Amino acid sequence: MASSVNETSEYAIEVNDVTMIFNMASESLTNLKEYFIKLIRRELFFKEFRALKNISFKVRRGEVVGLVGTNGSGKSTMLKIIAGVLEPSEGECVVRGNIAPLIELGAGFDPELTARENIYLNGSLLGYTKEFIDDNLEGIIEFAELQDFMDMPLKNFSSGMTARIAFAIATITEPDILIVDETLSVGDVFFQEKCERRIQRFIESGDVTVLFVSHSISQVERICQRAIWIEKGDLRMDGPVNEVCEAYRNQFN
Ligand SMILES: Nc1ncnc2c1ncn2[C@@H]1O[C@H](COP(=O)(O)OP(=O)(O)OP(=O)(O)O)[C@@H](O)[C@H]1O
Repeated sequence: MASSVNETSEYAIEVNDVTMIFNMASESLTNLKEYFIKLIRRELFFKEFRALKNISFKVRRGEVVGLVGTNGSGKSTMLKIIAGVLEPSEGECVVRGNIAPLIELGAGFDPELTARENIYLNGSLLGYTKEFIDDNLEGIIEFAELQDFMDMPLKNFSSGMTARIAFAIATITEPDILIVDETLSVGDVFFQEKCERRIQRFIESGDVTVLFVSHSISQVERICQRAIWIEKGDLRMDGPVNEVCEAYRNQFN
């Protein structure tokens, strides 16, 4: 169960014994028709896949934590559970404060609407009022540096342009908890540096808790104080960023 509560506690996030089980079809089906026929004939079997296994950790308010792990190890699944996008199969996740989740590029956007309309749509999903977005629209557009593209449908945007809009909206105010997945990696190096500077500003304020996933270990070391290493669904290591990143690197040597 994922829950969001406002009571004061030194912890912004508590992950308690979380397990995530996905049901995967045991054979590959080529189309939806085949799927339904097998489903009706009761010939469809699923096997359980444990993407996360009994994970527990706590994150203090203002702490900056990096999640590392090889492809498919469960990092995004963990972030989605914390953001309340996925419900864990077992265990619970307690989150204190409002979350700005940057996890799935394009989630919360409608490709048929223009960029400007999407700013209002996505902003309302983040809990902003129309008046607030009116007042901050210029700031969002300016940060994204997409002044000339505001009336173009989002379906014509590149992934990097969409990432620019998504980051600009989510960080126009200081969130309590900022969750950043690999979404930023599609931005060009200049925009990535600009985002990193904004994240650094939040970190320096001391009030924002940041969870950060990146395959760039040097970026994790630069931004985070602590790192959590998840490997094939298991929590392998949790500690000071340099120690965890060194152990993570050493597994390949
Ligand atoms: N909706 C789903 N249904 C079935 N399996 C899923 C689903 N979502 C994720 N998985 C599986 O769970 C495992 C963990 O995926 P996840 O995306 O969390 O990994 P990750 O560590 O973020 O990987 P990467 O570094 O490649 O982004 C993978 O094996 C993936 O195939």
